[in-house]
Amino acid sequence: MGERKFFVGGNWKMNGTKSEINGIAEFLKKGPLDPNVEVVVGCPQCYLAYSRETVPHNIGVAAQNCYKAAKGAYTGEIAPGMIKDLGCEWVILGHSERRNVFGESDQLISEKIGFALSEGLKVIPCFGEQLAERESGRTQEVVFSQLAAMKPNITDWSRVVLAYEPVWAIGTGKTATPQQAQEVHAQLRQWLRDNVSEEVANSTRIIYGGSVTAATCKELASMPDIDGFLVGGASLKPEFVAIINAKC
Ligand SMILES: O=C[C@H](O)COP(=O)(O)O
Repeated sequence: MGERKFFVGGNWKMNGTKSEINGIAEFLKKGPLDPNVEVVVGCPQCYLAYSRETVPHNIGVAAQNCYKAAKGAYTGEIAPGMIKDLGCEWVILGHSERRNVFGESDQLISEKIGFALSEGLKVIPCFGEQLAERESGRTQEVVFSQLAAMKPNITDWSRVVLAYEPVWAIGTGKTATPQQAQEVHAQLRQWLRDNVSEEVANSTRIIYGGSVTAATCKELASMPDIDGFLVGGASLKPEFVAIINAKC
């Protein structure tokens, strides 16, 4: 259990200009950041190269999406190899906004995860239930089925960080309570134990996303199965440093 390094991702979504990225880089440089935490920022595609040059080198840079082919006639898409070519190592896939605004299916997301891994990227697959699913008691069924759809294409669990993001908590200011998040994280870890292996269950980071702030991060971080966060809005602000340092 002890070997899971705390992981904090910032997902800038469709936000940022060069000037704003300079500001984010400044507060990340100033820190100080807990050296025991792995930090990655997810940038708009057009700023991947600029972000890689600008944010400190001990911080990873992720794309927010990519396609499942190396090149070709896929207007508007980017390939994993292009992300690597810019010096970035990570990609966020299956974010709820990709699923719900852009209609990405479990199957497509699974194929993208498989291709990104095969091209050498590290992947942050996202998943989580909608409010109506939670209210009808279907949370576990939904997240297990989302994980099951990904599993056949996850060929290397050591390069995967799972992001559980209940859709009702994203951008709403309604953070899941530490108990609500812990309950699902423990179920997800048990699913890994039952369907992949004990080793993968013990070593895979499962991070929480959904309205994480400096005010809510410490209690969430104290939960045994919460191994970090995927932070949206607050990752654009200096309070992101406090979230990175949630375990201090
Ligand atoms: O990827 C991040 C999540 O969508 C959370 O966003 P949020 O922190 O703005 O709620």
